[in-house]
Amino acid sequence: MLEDVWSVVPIKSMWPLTILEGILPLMSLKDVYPSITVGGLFRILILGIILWKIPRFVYRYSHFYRAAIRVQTIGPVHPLWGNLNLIKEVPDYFELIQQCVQKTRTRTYVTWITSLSHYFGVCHPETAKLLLKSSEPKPKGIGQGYRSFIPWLGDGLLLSEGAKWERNRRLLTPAFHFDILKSYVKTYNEVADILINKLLNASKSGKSIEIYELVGLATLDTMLRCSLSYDGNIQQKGDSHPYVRAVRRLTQLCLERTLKPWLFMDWMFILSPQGREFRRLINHVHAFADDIIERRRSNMSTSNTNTRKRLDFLDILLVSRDENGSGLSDRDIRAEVDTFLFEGHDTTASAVTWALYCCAKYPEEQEKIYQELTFLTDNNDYMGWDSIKGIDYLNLFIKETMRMYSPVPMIGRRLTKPVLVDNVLFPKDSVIEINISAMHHHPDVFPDHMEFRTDRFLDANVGDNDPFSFVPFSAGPRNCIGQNFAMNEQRVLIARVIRRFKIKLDPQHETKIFPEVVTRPQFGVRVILEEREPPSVFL
Ligand code: HEM
Repeated sequence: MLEDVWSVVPIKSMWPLTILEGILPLMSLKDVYPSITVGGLFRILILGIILWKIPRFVYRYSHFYRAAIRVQTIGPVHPLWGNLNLIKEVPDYFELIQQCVQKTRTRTYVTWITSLSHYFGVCHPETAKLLLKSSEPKPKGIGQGYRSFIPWLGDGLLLSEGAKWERNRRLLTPAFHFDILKSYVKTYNEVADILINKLLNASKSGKSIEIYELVGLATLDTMLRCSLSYDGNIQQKGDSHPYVRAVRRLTQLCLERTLKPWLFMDWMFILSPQGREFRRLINHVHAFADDIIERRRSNMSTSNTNTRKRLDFLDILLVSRDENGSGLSDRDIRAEVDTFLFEGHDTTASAVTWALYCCAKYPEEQEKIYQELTFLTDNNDYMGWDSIKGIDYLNLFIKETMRMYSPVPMIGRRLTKPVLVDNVLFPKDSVIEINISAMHHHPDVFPDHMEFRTDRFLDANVGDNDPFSFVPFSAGPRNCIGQNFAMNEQRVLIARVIRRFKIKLDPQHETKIFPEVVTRPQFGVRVILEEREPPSVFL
């Protein structure tokens, strides 16, 4: 099983194990040449590696260095630690970048990770679009952000590249066709029914409640129902459901690993307690998906009748064929399902949580949305397709929330060729952060960026804005394939909650938002929910 899980990790990264495998057979040489000790051989080997690696490193470093010194640093650079001594936790990093962008209005930046390594960053539509328009791959090398997800998400859309990505993106696009998305609206409402019941119970005491946890279960429930038609009472069971626990813990472990340099090497990670837990959870989530895929395939081959009324993502993945008539393998399908579950639940949960928080923080906005909802055609709480199309103000509100609190604050690319960015040639193999959050707060792009103003997104005001200035779902060929799905789900969940509750801030328990614009809502977003009287139009 170990081999199965890690087989997608590039073999180059396993070089310490490869060296060890090379040394072991040599040990028998001792019988032939008694004067060669194992220690001696090992020293020769290490020396060889150093002599081979150093010139290559110096050559590459000089290229990167020449570019890096021409770019704005995010803060004072320590001769040894670079900018690392300024960063204790992830929010510090985002805060430093925000401060730097606000102060210097820079469109690019560099972060020194010790004095020997660094990442470039782009934080303005003009510089970001150079990368967003390209199909440059995601950085998956040692210590780079996307690497920890490889054993879980395999070659799914998020991580794959080149011909494989192109083919699979083509095959998956029909799964997000308008007609398919329309059929999910009922599911969003069923999920909202359960969420609202839980919120009713949680709010009975009148005390504030932490909403991310409950919203996160709801969005995971949506993804499981829409991807696999799986309804395992997961909102009721929460973390006591092994699959829910596994997905949430895996997300956490992957993100944590990116901050722990001693776990960057795969073999170190595999041997660590976190790595062992990770492997166990991966085996669990893969077995869960494999089982459902296998049963669905065998059902399809034995009967033509589909008792379910609507297709889920799995149905579509199983029947999709490319121009040569070949479909996706079970392993490919599992990778895509896992990718949807990961990409589709945490992101939407962040977006919905922040939207509910903004309702509490800006009561006049909440009132406008509520008034709009009272004019909807549905005569009960249900949000049908026609209602979704008629909520113009809520749409503006969701956009402004995603600008203020970008659910995915940053994405990355690796350059396969040098690229000229603001007169600096970023060399091949550079790792570039595309800082969505900093772009959404750039003073030259969104003036008065900390003011919550829905009118920014009115057609009349969007006018000549660069289409790459507001990119919560990224943009270009690698944009989010699930954005319409996510927008519809957000509309239903937010509208249903606002129709039922008045949302208020808790004066006793201020939500700690530090730095305000980038903190993930996992750190605790609390609001007070008061049940509303049903308006006369609903009666
Ligand atoms: C508010 C919710 C969401 C936000 C803010 C969001 C944001 C993003 C962003 C920024 C990317 C680009 C990632 C990168 O370049 O590394 C992305 C990619 C992706 N998203 Fe989403 N996403 C959301 C919901 C969803 C949902 C619901 C699904 C699935 C149903 C989904 C599936 C994907 C996939 C498969 C990719 C990779 C696309 C590719 O590279 O071809 N996302 N998303």
